[in-house]
Amino acid sequence: MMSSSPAAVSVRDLTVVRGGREVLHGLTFDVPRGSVVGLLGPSGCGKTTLMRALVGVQIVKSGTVSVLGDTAGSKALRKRVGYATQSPAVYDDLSVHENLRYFASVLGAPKEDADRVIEEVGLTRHRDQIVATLSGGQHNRANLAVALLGTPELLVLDEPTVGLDPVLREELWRLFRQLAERGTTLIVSSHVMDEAGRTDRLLLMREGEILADDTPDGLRARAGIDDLEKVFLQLITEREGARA
Ligand SMILES: Nc1ncnc2c1ncn2[C@@H]1O[C@H](COP(=O)(O)OP(=O)(O)OP(=O)(O)O)[C@@H](O)[C@H]1O
Repeated sequence: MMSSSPAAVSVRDLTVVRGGREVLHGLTFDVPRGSVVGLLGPSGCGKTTLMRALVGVQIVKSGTVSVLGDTAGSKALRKRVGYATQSPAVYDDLSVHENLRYFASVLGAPKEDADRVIEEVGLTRHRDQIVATLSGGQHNRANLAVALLGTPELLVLDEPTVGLDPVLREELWRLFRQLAERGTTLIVSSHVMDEAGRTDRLLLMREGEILADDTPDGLRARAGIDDLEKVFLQLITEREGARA
């Protein structure tokens, strides 16, 4: 296989066991470069576990995870992949700017990056505010800003819009789109279906399996339904029918 794979992410037969239980059951999929891919599914279906495998912090039982042409988690990928977890990385007792200056130096990103990412997430007005005094949504965005430092080629974002009002969600999705237009690949998890239509591709997950991997329009066409939430429910019913 060529090392410059056209896919940003290539996962083959990925199986993960956590706490003695298999939680990902042999997943196989590709993520095209420069696309925004939504990872959707109910709580506990394995979204976070899959993201952890993509950034190389999850022990995998079997299968391969290749990211930007390298094995997930390899040292060469450290600066090329940004990851924002659900629990904030930023320090409460530092200002937004101090946090980003600190993380920029840890990650070896240019100093000027701090102000760039603060602007990208719309926190310029709160630049010098102590993180502990930010609102939930602002806190969230400060955390997201850390993942944008160093301009990574792949961004893995675990529920970045949780707790945000519709206006802020709209702004963040616009930012994701801008980043993708510059060639960044984004994998964004969510459990709200109204965000699904904003992606280029969707990975619909349920109980450690991928129910569908398609464009939003492809999914709609296949099901003959416009509402993606209903498409998802239909896929679940079909899957259960096939099992029975
Ligand atoms: N440290 C752990 N030890 C044992 N089991 C775990 C551990 N972390 C997660 N699990 C289990 O793995 C499964 C997948 O969890 P995961 O966090 O990946 O789901 P998720 O889709 O991200 O959920 P949510 O949307 O609620 O964050 C769940 O059944 C969960 O209980």
